[in-house]
Amino acid sequence: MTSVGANPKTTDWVLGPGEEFRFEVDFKHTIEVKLKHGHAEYFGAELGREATYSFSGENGAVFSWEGCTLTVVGECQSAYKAGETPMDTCINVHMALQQQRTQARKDDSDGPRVMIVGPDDSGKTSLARTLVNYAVRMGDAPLFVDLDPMDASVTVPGTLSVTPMTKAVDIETGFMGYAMSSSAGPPDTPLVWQFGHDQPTDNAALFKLIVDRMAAAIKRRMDNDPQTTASGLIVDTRGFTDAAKCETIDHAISALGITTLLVVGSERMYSLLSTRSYAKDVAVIKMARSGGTVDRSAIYRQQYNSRTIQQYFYGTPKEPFSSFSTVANFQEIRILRVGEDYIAPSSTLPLGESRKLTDTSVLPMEPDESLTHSILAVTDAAMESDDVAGIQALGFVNVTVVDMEKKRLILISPVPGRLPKQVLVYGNVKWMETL
Ligand SMILES: Nc1ncnc2c1ncn2[C@@H]1O[C@H](COP(=O)(O)OP(=O)(O)OP(=O)(O)O)[C@@H](O)[C@H]1O
Repeated sequence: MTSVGANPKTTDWVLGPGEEFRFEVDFKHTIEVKLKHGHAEYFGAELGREATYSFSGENGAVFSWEGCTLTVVGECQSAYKAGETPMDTCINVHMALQQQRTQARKDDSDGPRVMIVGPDDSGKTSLARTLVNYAVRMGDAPLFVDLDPMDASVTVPGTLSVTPMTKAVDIETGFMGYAMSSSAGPPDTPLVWQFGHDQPTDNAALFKLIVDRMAAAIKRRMDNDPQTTASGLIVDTRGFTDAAKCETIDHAISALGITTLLVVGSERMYSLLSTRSYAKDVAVIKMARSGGTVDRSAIYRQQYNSRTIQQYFYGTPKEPFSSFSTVANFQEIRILRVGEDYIAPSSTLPLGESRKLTDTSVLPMEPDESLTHSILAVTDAAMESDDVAGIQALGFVNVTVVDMEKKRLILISPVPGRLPKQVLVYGNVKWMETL
């Protein structure tokens, strides 16, 4: 992370009750925020008094229910105070969910299963984060289900995940920092699946298969854990507005047993979803989009995702670690790919021919230079097995070199030693280290 620089600008921001300090800081700058007086929170997580929080490449808001004074050191691209926020609706929704959790504990029944939908950049992830943090602050432990592969919060992009939330999301490093924190061992480590695409509709069959596997994993967890059962789920989704793209949402609502659907920032989507057949069993609630949410450019998203992958392999600024380089000979590994958009490498087919597959069919890939910079999922599938569609990922490696002469890959991995497992699943995410 960059530093605030020499002679940085220092500003005190005095927030009245119900106001928030909104900021945008690009990837070249860093700001430091300190709470001087009062109480404040960052997407539902309480700021500690006199602790310093650093932000770079971030758009965010520090909110205060009772008023506070913040000291901000460094240069923001945009910084202002706002009095109009959707936090009253947010706390009302949280209180209603909390009542359902209390009731679930009394009746030994299921707690609320909440899904958040809305257009791109409408504030879905921020709302999910706030609701998770409020639940955790009340002593609950919901599962955070991330169905947004393009903006995967917990691990590398292209994945879907389920994370047990037992403490607040880290203010500076978000869900990623939470999942990677050295204190987050089993049973709190996230379950992750390699999807390999940005949009659920890029391979709807695979997406649905993974959601079904997630639902089964959630059931197994809840069968053995009454606290999680009563706390329920908070599900974040990929942005959409097109009714045709509802199909994967409809399926997830049914597979995950969603009881509450929060529709953020779209009247049209709210009215569309309210008429769905499940609407009689699901509470569909309209939420206003916060005036603070920022429409992120493609370049910003690219930089953001690149940093996320960088953090997967090298840790966060708070908890940095080293990655390890390892060699995998072609004969020791199998690389498989799931899905119909696969075009087999030309070396394996007659000139000009490509192979079309069904969406969840699996095909081995012959390693060639096109694999360079790919992120591959490490799985525990047996070497001879092709059964990897919708398989869980144990972790990820990055292909730094494809050595066709020596017939080997050079990989980086956050875990030392040779690859523990040999079956790797390809996704369309690429990353090149720039340090
Ligand atoms: N109140 C706020 N003030 C300032 N920035 C905010 C506020 N709420 C959200 N943001 C920022 O706006 C951007 C979009 O918000 P968020 O990621 O929650 O939207 P989303 O709907 O989940 O996006 P996606 O399209 O990726 O699903 C993020 O950079 C987030 O940090």
